[in-house]
Amino acid sequence: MSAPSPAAPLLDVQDLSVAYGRIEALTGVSLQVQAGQIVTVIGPNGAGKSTLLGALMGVLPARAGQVLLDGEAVQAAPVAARVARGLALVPETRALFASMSVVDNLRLGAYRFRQEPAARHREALDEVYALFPRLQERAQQAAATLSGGERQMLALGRALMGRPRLLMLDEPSLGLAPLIVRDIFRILDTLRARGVAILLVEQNARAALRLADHGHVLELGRVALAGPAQALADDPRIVEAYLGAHSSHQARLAA
Ligand SMILES: Nc1ncnc2c1ncn2[C@@H]1O[C@H](COP(=O)(O)OP(=O)(O)OP(=O)(O)O)[C@@H](O)[C@H]1O
Repeated sequence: MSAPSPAAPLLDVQDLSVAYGRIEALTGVSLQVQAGQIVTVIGPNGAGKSTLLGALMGVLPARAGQVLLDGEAVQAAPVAARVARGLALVPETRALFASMSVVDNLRLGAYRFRQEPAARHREALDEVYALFPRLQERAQQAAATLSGGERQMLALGRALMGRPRLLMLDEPSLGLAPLIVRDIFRILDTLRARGVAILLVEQNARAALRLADHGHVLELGRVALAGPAQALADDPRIVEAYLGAHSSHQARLAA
């Protein structure tokens, strides 16, 4: 992994606005991710978190603003060009090929390296299996037969087969038991230590802020608060709205 450039962050989002027809889902969103950092975006349902990731990946057009990768504007670039520059997205739906085996789903993640020798593919697969031994045990099983936690591992493993520099995750904890969430977040920590930058969209604010270096609170398509993750976790407004046992969003989530 190359050293972080002091001049340009890996990802620099400047005043990004995205709309669905006349509905503006994101308004003037700015954030940065440096190499080797975990940055989280938390916020309630409908705040625009998935829209943000879709726009960064290039599946949704930006209405205004800039997306810079290593200082270079990519907001008009197609998805494939962003993938080639090291972006990967694990969508909320996981988007697995249900009838295909675990190992074939993983191989698809390395599609952009299809010209590389088989030995390199084996190496990449072994790296994923070392992180997720469960996937190796179930290599020949159809993805449809996996548990929710295993599906999330497979979605993450498939993204890693593309050797991303910036991994974007849309609510990886969704629907998973706390122990599985802990395992997944521990792996994100390991990936950061290996130099992979992560943009983590989460409704599980507590777990996300514990893991991340920086955080952004998205509300109604705007960044309402941003700062070091620890400072946000200690901010009474965040505690009240997102972290307290009886916080308004927690209460809404539990309803
Ligand atoms: N395809 C679409 N067409 C019209 N409006 C949309 C579309 N997708 C999302 N929206 C609207 O854009 C806003 C942001 O949605 P988005 O899915 O990005 O929020 P989110 O923070 O990811 O929510 P959640 O946590 O529920 O996934 C919402 O008001 C939503 O209704």
